Formats: sequence, C-alpha cells, structure tokens
Amino acid sequence: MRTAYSVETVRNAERELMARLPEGALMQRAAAGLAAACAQVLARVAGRVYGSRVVLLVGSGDNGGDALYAGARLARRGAAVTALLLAPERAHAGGLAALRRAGGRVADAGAASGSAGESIARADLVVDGIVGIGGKGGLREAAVPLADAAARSRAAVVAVDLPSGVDADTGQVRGDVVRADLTVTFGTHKPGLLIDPAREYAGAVRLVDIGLPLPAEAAELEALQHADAARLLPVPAAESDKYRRGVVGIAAGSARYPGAAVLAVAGALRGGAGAVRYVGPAGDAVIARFPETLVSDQGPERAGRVQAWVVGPGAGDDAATVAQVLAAKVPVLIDADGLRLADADAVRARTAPTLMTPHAGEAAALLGVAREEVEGARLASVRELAARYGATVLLKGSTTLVASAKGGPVRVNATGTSWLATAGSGDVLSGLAGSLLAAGLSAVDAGSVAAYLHGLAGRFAAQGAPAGAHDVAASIPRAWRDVRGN
Ligand SMILES: NC(=O)C1=CN([C@@H]2O[C@H](COP(=O)(O)OP(=O)(O)OC[C@H]3O[C@@H](n4cnc5c(N)ncnc54)[C@H](O)[C@@H]3O)[C@@H](O)[C@H]2O)[C@@H](O)CC1
Ligand SMILES: Nc1ncnc2c1ncn2[C@@H]1O[C@H](COP(=O)(O)OP(=O)(O)O)[C@@H](O)[C@H]1O
Ligand SMILES: [K+]
Repeated sequence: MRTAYSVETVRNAERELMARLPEGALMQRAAAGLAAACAQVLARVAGRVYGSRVVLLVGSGDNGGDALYAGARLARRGAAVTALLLAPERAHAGGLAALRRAGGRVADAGAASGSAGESIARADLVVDGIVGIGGKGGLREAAVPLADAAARSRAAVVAVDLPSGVDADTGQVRGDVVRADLTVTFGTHKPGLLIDPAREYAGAVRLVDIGLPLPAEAAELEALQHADAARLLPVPAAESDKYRRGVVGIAAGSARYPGAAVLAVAGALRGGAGAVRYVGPAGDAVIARFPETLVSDQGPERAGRVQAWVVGPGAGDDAATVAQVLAAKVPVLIDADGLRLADADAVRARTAPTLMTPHAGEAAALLGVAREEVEGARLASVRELAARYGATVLLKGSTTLVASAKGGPVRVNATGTSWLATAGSGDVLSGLAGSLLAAGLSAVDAGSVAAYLHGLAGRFAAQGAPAGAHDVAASIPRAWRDVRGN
C-alpha cells in the first residue's frame, strides 16, 4: 500500500526522529537522495553531471536548505551550480556555506532578476527549493518570475519535496505554482502529490526514505498497489457455486438510456459475482448482448435473491425503483440518476453498506456547491459527502477517491487514465464495483478495487488511442490477470 501523511503528522514524526539523531542528519539524508535523483536527471539531459549547469531556486526555509546541500553535492561532482536566493538574509546558513565551499555561486534572485532569468534559460536542471511543507497559498510575487522562467526553459525541473506553491495536505492549487518534471519527496508522499490538481504539477514522484516513524493508522491517504488489489480480488474456490460467489442485481437503464444497463451489466459480469440479475426496462437489450444475464421484469423486490444492488445508471426519473433498492437489506451502490433520486434520509437510515459513486458534477449537486469547488477540493468534498450521507463515497474523475463515513485513510486510485473520460465508462465502473460488493468485499474495498481494475482496463483498452466504454469493460479480464500476475 502506498500511503500519504498530513504535514502535521510529518512534523511530529520529524521531531521524534530528530531527537534521536545528530543535528542536521535528517536534512543530509534528504539532500543525499535529492542529489542522487538530480544526478540521474542530469545524466539524461546533459549526458553527465560534470560540466552541467544547475540553478537552485532557494526560499527561506528548510526546503531551500535541502536544495543548497544537494547543490553542494552536485558541485563537488563538477556541475556549475548557481543558487538564486529569494530571501538572502534568511537562506539556510549551513546549506549556503556548504555550497560556497563546494565552489557554487550564490546570487540574490531579486537584485539579479535579468541575469536570473538568463541562468535559468541556459540551465540543464532547475531545482525548486522555494517552499515545501511550510508553504501557505500559491507562490509569492517574487518567486513567480522564476517559476515562469523555469517553465519556459528547456531545463528539467526537479521539485524538492513538493512543487512549490501547491497545498501539501489537500492538493489544492491557489495561484501560481511550479510545474516539475520530477518531485523528490522525503519520508512519505504528501496528499497533494496524489490528488489533482496539485498532482499534475508534480510530474513523476520519487520517494526518498529518511526513516520517519509514521504509524499506519495515521495515514491520510492510501493507494492500492497490485499486491493489495490481488489480495482483495474474490477468486472462486473449489467448492464455490454461483450463489456462493454472489449475485449482483442491476437496476439501471430506461427506455431512453438502455445502453447504461448494458454497460453496467458488462462491468458486473467481470467483477467476480457468480451471476448478474437485471431488473428494468432494458431487458431485451441486455439479453441481446449478454445472454448469461438473469433478466426479470418484476421490480427489485420480487427479482429473487441478490447479495448487492447497483441502482441508478441511466435510470431517468424512476424514483420508485431507487426507493425499493434502498429498502433492501443488502449492500447497495447508488450511481448517476440514482444519486439525484435517492432520499437522503433513506440512505442515512440504511444498515447494510452503501456506496455512492458521484462524479464531480453529481457531488457538487449533492453538496449544493459549484462543480469547480469540488474539483479544487476533492479530499474535503468526498469526506463531507461520506459524513453527510453516512455512506462510503467514491468520487470519480481525474483523481478517484474513496472515503468511508467512519473516517480513516481515504483511498486514492493511481491507475486511471484520462482516456476513461468517455461516455458510459462510469456505468461500467458501477457494475464492476457492485459485483465486488456482491462477492463480499466491504464498500471501501469494492470501490477502490473497482477503480483500480477500471483504471487499468482503461489503459489496456486505450493504449494511447480513444476507446469506448464497452472496450473498457472488455479489458477488465486483462486487468484482473495483470493484477494477479498471470
Ligand atoms: N519535515 C521533515 O521531516 C523534513 C523536512 N525537510 C525539508 O524541510 C521542508 C520544510 O521546511 P520549513 O518548515 O522550513 O518550511 P519551507 O521551507 O517549506 O517554507 C518555509 C518558508 O517559506 C516561506 N513561505 C511560506 N509560504 C510561501 C509561499 N507561498 N511562497 C514563498 N515563500 C513562502 C515562509 O515564510 C517560510 O520562511 C520540507 O518541505 C523539506 O523540504 C527535509 O530537510 C527533511 C525532513
Ligand atoms: N481525466 C480523467 N482521468 C482519469 N479518469 C477519468 C477522467 N475523467 C473521468 N475519468 C473516469 O472515467 C469514469 C467516468 O465516469 P462518469 O463521469 O460517471 O461517466 P459516464 O456517466 O458517462 O459513465 C470514472 O471512472 C472516472 O473516474
Ligand atoms: K519545493
């Protein structure tokens, strides 16, 4: 499991560790990891470290200190290193002395604004040590021209700990921020490195272990890896039969949107349940495409046994079906139109698990805010929805998050691709997650494993070219095999 911790938790762990280590040891660990990563980048962009040109953007805190010590290491290996100081009187004294001893140059970024831009333009590598976890708000005015020059330059940009200016705890971006090709982060990922919009500015992320003592239960975010997903996938045993594997009921589609039913069933058939039952007006379309579906023209109450329901994709205005499903004593996934039609009190009153799967627009409507507000603050939004509805909430989009009403780490999915932004791919996800619920996974596990498989399937289906939602569904078995290593 990959984890991310809040700034407060990182600071506490840092204090605890520093008390046991000699002065400055932690920063040296960070700087050594940073310098090694920079050397690899230089080998790629300039052929070697010796003779390459490196510019350090140095703010007033320890983030700048990391950059200065790493710059000193690169200077000792023969790089021409220039530090541009944003606050010369407050720059890290030890780091500055180390850089000077190693033969690096130091300039006041403000006083040398013209030549600062020139050195950045000529650099092979720009190291962003303006601000790290101590940052508040976007970049301050004096730093903006440096970030702009770095963006225009052909130099590679390596961010120290975080791209300067992004919010470490939330992934929010307010104002100008640095755009990095690589972020070298210390001790743990920070939430902002895994959540859009900030994530986009981090480029590739490399974690340098500095030995921070971080308790697993205090994680802010968790991201499943292949091994985690593999452990959670429901695999039939010798004595399994279709009922023991779970039956998932799909109450979806309408005369106007029969395709949503077909796509939800397509996802459900690949989710590990032993059987898929469909109720609704699109039975003929479903059977024509997937003859293995058990189709019923009775409502959800009379459809026969199911272990979990999916309600809502393409449901139009059929509030009665949504209400019937919510009254069922089995896990329920509510998606799309179902989110609008579901009575909030009925959702809160449920005793079996509930998984809601809104995209940002649907989440905004449920919260009564603008869509942009949700997109700018995904973590707070998904937690707020989970708390309000007493349900597990999976917020879809460029970063998919899954939050439980009980609190605890929020799951973030790292497998997605923007090729998934195609009509109907959310229907496939809901069927897939519902099937995992029916197979016995908890709502958080079902949602996060479904997002994981769906993201991988999207990659396999697209491979750099547009793919339709049915292609995503058809690629789910490949995603399973990839996760299970066969
Ligand atoms: N906490 C840890 O465990 C470790 C921290 N290290 C480094 O230390 C950093 C944190 O250092 P600090 O606490 O000194 O904080 P920072 O260096 O992140 O920033 C603090 C300074 O930046 C200024 N500042 C705040 N917001 C700004 C903005 N928007 N634009 C420009 N300047 C702004 C503040 O006035 C303050 O002086 C980490 O990000 C990391 O790079 C590492 O050396 C190793 C371990
Ligand atoms: N930019 C993106 N990057 C990664 N995944 C995305 C992006 N945009 C959308 N997705 C994913 O694609 C799916 C789209 O679902 P949804 O918005 O409900 O579409 P629809 O209603 O057409 O099915 C979700 O799984 C979502 O997480
Ligand atoms: K930084």
